[in-house]
Amino acid sequence: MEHRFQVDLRGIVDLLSHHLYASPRVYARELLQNATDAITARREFDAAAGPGRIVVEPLPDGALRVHDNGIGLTEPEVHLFLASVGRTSKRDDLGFARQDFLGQFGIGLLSCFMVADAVEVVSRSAKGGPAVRWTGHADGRYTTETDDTARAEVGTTVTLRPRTDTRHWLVPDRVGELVRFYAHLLDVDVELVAPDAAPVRLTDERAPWEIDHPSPEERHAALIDYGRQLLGTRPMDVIDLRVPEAGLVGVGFVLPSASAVGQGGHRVYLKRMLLSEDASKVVPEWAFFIRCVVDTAVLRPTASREALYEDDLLSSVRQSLGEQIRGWLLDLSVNHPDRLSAFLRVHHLGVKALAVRDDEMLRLVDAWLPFETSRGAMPLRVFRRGLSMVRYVETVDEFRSLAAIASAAGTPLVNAGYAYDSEILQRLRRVDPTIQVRRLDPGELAARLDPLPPGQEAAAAGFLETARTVLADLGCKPLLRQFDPVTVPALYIVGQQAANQDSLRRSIEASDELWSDVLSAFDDVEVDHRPELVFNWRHPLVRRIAADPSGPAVRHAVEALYGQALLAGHHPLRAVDTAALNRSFLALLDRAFTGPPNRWTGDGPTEEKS
Ligand SMILES: Nc1ncnc2c1ncn2[C@@H]1O[C@H](COP(=O)(O)OP(=O)(O)OP(=O)(O)O)[C@@H](O)[C@H]1O
Repeated sequence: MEHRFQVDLRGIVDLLSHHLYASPRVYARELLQNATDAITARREFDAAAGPGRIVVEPLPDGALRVHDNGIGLTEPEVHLFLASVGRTSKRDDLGFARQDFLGQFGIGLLSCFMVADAVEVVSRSAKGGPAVRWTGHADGRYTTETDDTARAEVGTTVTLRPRTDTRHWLVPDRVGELVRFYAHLLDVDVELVAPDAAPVRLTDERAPWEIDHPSPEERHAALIDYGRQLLGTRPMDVIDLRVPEAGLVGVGFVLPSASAVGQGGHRVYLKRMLLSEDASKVVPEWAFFIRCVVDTAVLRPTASREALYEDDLLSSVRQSLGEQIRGWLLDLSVNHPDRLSAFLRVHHLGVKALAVRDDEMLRLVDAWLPFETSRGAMPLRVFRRGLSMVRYVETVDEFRSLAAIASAAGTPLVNAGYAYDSEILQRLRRVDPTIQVRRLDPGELAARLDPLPPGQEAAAAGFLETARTVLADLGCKPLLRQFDPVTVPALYIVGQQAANQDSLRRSIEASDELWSDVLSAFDDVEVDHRPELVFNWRHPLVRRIAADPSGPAVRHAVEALYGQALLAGHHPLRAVDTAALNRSFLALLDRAFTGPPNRWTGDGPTEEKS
């Protein structure tokens, strides 16, 4: 047997009026929308009808009336459309939403029950018949009566009587504010007629982007000013936006300060009625630095009318707006590189965050964003000219200690020590498949430094031997090379394998017996991966020390150079390192001041001469 669903009307009214919309304020939007649609319908029905007009009239007793001179409703239409939830006069015969109307779902009027227990509609139809009065209640009851004296002219008046807890929504100031908020762009006259106050027109003549100005410069200045009012701060630039297939026009403001990468914050009007001040997904994710203000005739609203419905059309609009914003960036890069630099200075972090995922942003970063390199600050595209391999280091400290040396050794370096840098470098092949990108292994750098000039190795052998003994206690081994800059006497290098071995050994020390046995199996004890202290033969001090390898101060000199190299490379100091540094520092000072002890302080410390 077939049955029909039973609908609890009170439940449905409650659900739609209290849970669909984010705030009771939308009642104003729904009333204005209905009045505007009625005016559109009247123009279609009777081309000779005069201009449309809506009057919003807060009454002294706290009620609110909204009058329009639209098409009105006949008595049968009142039953059909006002009394059936979900029934609308704004769809075509096939049930599709009609382009020329704002409404489409047949539920908007229910929003009035958020601020009123009863809604009264008095209407006279342009199609003829007597005036009719309909009164609906929040519990789902309604009454209808014809009353030809209720209204003389064609059109409709809706009256809301507030509950005690909702009176504040209907006071004149609030009403004026809400009407302007939602409807200031409507191309119908909307007037506020409040008790004891002169009527006020609430709609603007034109949208800011539609206003004619004597020159493009003045238009630009006016739009920037509009952006300042909206954003509360002066936008960096303004871009005209237009997508004819979606009947979309408007502007995009370039934010003047860095913002979190996000997709919201756009102001969207739908057929000139504000849909949302915080619409999302209007532009592609990478265009996070843009805030749009657009009016569209074709995009679909969700039923709450507070967001855009995600469909193919929205996605093609997004793409098209993305093209226009990209065009703006491209124009900056070609014609105004200084403005592009200013833009990147502000938004570099967000641009970099997206370059990790978006090839377009990656291209922009590659071409324009300056990176710190051993050749100076420059975009990667410039840096890699003539190189087949881009080498980078992953920390700022590593860059500071290695850049000059690597560069002198013919290995230019990029500092990828800041947020997103190494990810960007690893993705670089997406924009240039011919390039190799590799993280510099400092161990590999040591291999690229020049050996000593022929014949000098023997002269340095004694020194190397002493250094080997001293450094063995510190878990390090010496190497003698000649490299630039000559001002660096020694370089402490932890190769990738040394770093791996070091962290493995630390884990073994920290783990329990079972694990330490398992981990030990990985420890390649046979191969000596210890960090290296590379002495620079070009440095005069190194050569002077090496000239007398058996001299008493050589051990201290080696420890001191070791400590200095650790400090210069910002390497962490272990307790043994600090001890070596202190020991050598004091011993060398002691040697420098060789006079007799001060007679007032006794004998002083005994000089240790080793
Ligand atoms: N001021 C008015 N003048 C003439 N008809 C009206 C007026 N207000 C409402 N109506 C009629 O009542 C119907 C229902 O209105 P309601 O606001 O609930 O839904 P809608 O406007 O059709 O769609 P939506 O839910 O998208 O707003 C409308 O389709 C229209 O036929």
